[in-house]
Amino acid sequence: MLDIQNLSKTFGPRRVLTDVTLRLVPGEVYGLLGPNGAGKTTTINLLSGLIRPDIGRVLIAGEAASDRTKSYLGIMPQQNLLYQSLTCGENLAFFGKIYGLPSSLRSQRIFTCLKAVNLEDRVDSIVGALSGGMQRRLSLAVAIVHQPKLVVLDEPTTGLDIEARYDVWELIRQLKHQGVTVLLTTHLLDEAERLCDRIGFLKQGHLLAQGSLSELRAYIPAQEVVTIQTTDEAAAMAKAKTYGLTQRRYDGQLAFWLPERLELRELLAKFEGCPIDSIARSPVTLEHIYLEMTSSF
Ligand SMILES: Nc1ncnc2c1ncn2[C@@H]1O[C@H](COP(=O)(O)OP(=O)(O)OP(=O)(O)O)[C@@H](O)[C@H]1O
Repeated sequence: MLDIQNLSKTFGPRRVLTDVTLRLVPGEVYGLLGPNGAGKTTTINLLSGLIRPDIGRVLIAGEAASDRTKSYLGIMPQQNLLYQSLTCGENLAFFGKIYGLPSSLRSQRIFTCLKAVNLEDRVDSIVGALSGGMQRRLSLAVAIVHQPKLVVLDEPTTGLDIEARYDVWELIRQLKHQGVTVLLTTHLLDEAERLCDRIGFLKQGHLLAQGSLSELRAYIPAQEVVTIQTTDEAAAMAKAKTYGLTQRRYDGQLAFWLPERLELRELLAKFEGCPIDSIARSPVTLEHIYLEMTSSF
């Protein structure tokens, strides 16, 4: 559905994307993750035709990006692009028209899309008078009003409260169910973990790795991560070193990778003699994998 081939982009002397290739199949939800400035929005701007690549190309539904392919594509940008002095209904009617939505379907689609983002009672509200979260949801309604085959969501739930976030997640699941392909960027790793079939990690313009969560777990050769609080970290680190455990810090806390699952007593035995205040075990999560990919330990 979306075929991004060898994209490279520079802005002046700064290279922001290098040889990025990714392919999304119909009905797939793909999460593009990476730190601030990694090149996620630039990738989106390239595939929407807002900017042109120096090298590489983008195919949407097998066609080179053109005015025609624009109607296949719905985009929710990071900054809402809404007409503040128009109503919600007028915004949707305007964008629907631009994207070729037949006038016979327009009022039905406006109602369906506003309902999908829980704004059905706001059809006549002026956008400038809506809360930030409501404007974010309207922006999502705009992205889907013309029933695109490919929806690109740039940080769709940033600024939303938890219930609104659940609603957006549910909407993304429905889009997938309808066979719509979704490319999303997010800094919320639990959002990516819950929604995405595959995830790609972008860092300094390079796509470092991509795959399903279970495929990405292979980057951390551990069954569990154990986090330890102790008044003598040096002693815990020394013990862990004797067992060959890989050491990390997550949110400042000392942690080790366990290559195999251990009984609690076996685990405690490894740190015998260390003044342990607490010990917590967790499976390998997307957060661990993300940090491994994007940080330099
Ligand atoms: N029009 C532009 N002119 C010059 N530099 C740009 C332009 N657009 C983006 N950049 C630079 O390209 C790099 C990638 O930016 P981009 O917005 O794609 O990152 P991002 O991964 O989306 O970041 P964030 O998570 O903060 O949204 C940054 O260094 C940014 O300053």
